[in-house]
Amino acid sequence: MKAVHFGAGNIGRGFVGLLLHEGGYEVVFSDVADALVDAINAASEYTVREAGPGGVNRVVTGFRAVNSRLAPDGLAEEIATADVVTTAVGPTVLRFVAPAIVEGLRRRSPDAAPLQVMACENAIGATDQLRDEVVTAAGADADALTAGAVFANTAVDRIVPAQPAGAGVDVTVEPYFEWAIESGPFDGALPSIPGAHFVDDLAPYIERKLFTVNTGHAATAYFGARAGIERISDALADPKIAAQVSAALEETSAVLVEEHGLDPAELAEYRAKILDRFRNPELVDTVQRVGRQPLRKISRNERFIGPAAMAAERGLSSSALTAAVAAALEFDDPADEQSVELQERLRNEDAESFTASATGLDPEHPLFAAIRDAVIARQEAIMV
Ligand SMILES: NC(=O)C1=CN([C@@H]2O[C@H](COP(=O)(O)OP(=O)(O)OC[C@H]3O[C@@H](n4cnc5c(N)ncnc54)[C@H](O)[C@@H]3O)[C@@H](O)[C@H]2O)C=CC1
Ligand SMILES: O=P(O)(O)OC[C@H]1O[C@](O)(CO)[C@@H](O)[C@@H]1O
Repeated sequence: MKAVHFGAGNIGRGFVGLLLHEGGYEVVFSDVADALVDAINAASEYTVREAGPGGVNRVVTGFRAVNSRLAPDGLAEEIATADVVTTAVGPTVLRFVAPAIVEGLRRRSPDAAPLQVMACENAIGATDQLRDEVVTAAGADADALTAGAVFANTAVDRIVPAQPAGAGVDVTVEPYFEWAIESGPFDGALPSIPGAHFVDDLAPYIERKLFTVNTGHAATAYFGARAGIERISDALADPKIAAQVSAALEETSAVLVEEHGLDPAELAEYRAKILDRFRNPELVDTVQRVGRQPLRKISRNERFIGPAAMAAERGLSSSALTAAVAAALEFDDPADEQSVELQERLRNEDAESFTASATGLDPEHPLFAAIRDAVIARQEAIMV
């Protein structure tokens, strides 16, 4: 069995590649970073080190890498003969990997089993998004080519921070992981991924994960950055930040209870476990990494505006989530393109149009005024 995985970065090597290897797949990583591709090809094994309670070292073998920029033909051949294609490149990069999948499908034997495609990104419906990109890239051949593939949405959860210099292709991760995959598209022929669980309806899983783990993590990053703190674990050690993050997560839990009928007591346990994961002293993680790409994170269906809008529509509290968005508006990291763009736009756009375009909220939406007021406050602070 063979899997082609796009994005040999932190989650690619430290989670998706590891589980595919443990499931018995030969793993072909595809990446555009020349040095990373070369380093993977120079290694015969790499170690995933689980840092924290119960963590063990896991060794991955039976992999290689293809440079998708320099060797598109070789990549298409790999996809043509693969069983599984996964991605962990970031939601905004999916459109760049779609043409390679199309080319692989074109070369696939008509007798081959359908290619099983799963995008492992922090976004609701990431695989649907990838499928749309494949359809666009396939043009007139879309129906014929997508008939040779199945597309399943997934929710992936494991904290894999930036790796220390000199680590090579080894990866340090937290011990915890969760991978939920919608089962319907596979029609019974499930991929072999030990530890993954297959579910009929992914919506409660991805929303519970994105609106708890990712809301809480990003809120910690933005409140921490505002306080001048560098590490996530240090940010949560600040009682004021811990209270702000908890308040935001209580709001998202209230939405999840209403939306999906989840049990409030189980959600409280889930929240506590997640905050413990963020506190893991053995995992060095920074507010810069976790806060990266703030414009994506304050967009309409993402971890803040998504649940806050649902809360406001139901008459539930959204003030703690709005406070987190206010902190996100202050995220100013010269090394992060979206952070630079965010600060630039806050300087140059009026509050009303910035709020509408950045958050996708309609001015009539019950959340709109609160977010616009946070934007105004940030703009006034910038101008002082
Ligand atoms: N790091 C984490 O803890 C988690 C990350 N995720 C999601 O996984 C995705 C990747 O995140 P990370 O691994 O942290 O980022 P990363 O930056 O470590 O890895 C991304 C990799 O994708 C590669 N890449 C970029 N464009 C490409 C292309 N066109 N073709 C092939 N490869 C390409 C990059 O060179 C890089 O090696 C994101 O969507 C993130 O939200 C999800 C859960 C946890
Ligand atoms: O690109 P994003 O959305 O910041 O994704 C990375 C985030 O996902 C998480 O792994 C949670 O699953 C966090 O560690 C990390 O902050």
